[in-house]
Amino acid sequence: MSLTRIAVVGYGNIGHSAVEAVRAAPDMELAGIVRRSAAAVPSELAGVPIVTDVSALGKVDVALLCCPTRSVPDTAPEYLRRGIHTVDSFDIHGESLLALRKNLDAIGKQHNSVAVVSAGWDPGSDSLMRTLLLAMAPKGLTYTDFGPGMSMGHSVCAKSKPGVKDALSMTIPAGSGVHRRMVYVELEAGADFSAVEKAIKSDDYFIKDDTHVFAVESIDTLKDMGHGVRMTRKGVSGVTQNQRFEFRMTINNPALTAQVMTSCARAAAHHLKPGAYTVPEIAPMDLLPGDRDTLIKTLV
Ligand SMILES: NC(=O)C1=CN([C@@H]2O[C@H](COP(=O)(O)OP(=O)(O)OC[C@H]3O[C@@H](n4cnc5c(N)ncnc54)[C@H](OP(=O)(O)O)[C@@H]3O)[C@@H](O)[C@H]2O)C=CC1
Ligand SMILES: N[C@@H](CCCC(=O)C(=O)O)C(=O)O
Repeated sequence: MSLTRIAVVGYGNIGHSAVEAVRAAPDMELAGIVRRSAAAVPSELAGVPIVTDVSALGKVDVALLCCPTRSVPDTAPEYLRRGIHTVDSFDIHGESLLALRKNLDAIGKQHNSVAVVSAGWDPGSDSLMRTLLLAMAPKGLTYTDFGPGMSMGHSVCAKSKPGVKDALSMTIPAGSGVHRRMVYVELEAGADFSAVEKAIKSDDYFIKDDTHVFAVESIDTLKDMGHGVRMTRKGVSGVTQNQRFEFRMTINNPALTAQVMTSCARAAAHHLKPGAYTVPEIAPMDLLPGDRDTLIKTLV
């Protein structure tokens, strides 16, 4: 089978890790990087095509959209309309995610392409865990407790506010799915801290949580992209109560996000019919390379 050709769109934290994950995949090759500007070539990308329009990369099977979550709804259709499958890690849960899936589903079906939506770790692989736990104990409560760790989505959101040069949003678990947000901002010269604080606290990413914003000299001296989750469920299997489940992980956030996206690219390229899917809608073995019989023999 020929190698699946992947374009990485946006070269930030997730984009860096996506290049690494694609290079490590036995069945994929990196077609190139699509950036807002192709002027600067980072040394680790020497020899890799860097373009501002995907058409300059020749045949591309799947685009990994490593841009800010809020750019995904406008970026994905450009690719799907050209027949290029997309994988994103859009992380605004609930109605926004549902609306994105619905819109990309219609565009994908019209243009014979597949969109895998919200395919990071949360939403993404954690969503699959929550789905499995529900199947294992249909009645009960699941709590997803993040961190402590750096949320890329919240950091990108804080960084997008006028007057902010760089930002770090730490997620602190308060238990039972409740989180506190500790947000550190490096301000542009002359920026008004209280306007920045207000803009962050009133954003949908933060509005429901206990959020604290601090001005600091340097984000770089604080930054650690480690994160993690502890997911628990206590519920009922059949009529038997007090079934307890726990899933824990401690991870590098961009590396895991990019790996899940890369694995989902495989499902998009080889297994899914045109339309849009979230991770729990995909058969887990469609995420893996290799012969199906061997996978069944070793994993089932
Ligand atoms: N579902 C999940 O589990 C997770 C989801 N995410 C999502 O991934 C997204 C990206 O995170 P991360 O890589 O840390 O972000 P970065 O800011 O490091 O990188 C984003 C890149 O996108 C490109 N870009 C395109 N449009 C814009 C724009 N308007 N403003 C800024 N950059 C733009 C830039 O690349 P260039 O200059 O090359 O064009 C930029 O470097 C987050 O918004 C987050 O929501 C992250 C982690 C987990
Ligand atoms: N979407 C998150 C990953 C899940 C953790 C999370 O949602 C949080 O820390 O708030 C991120 O962007 O880092």
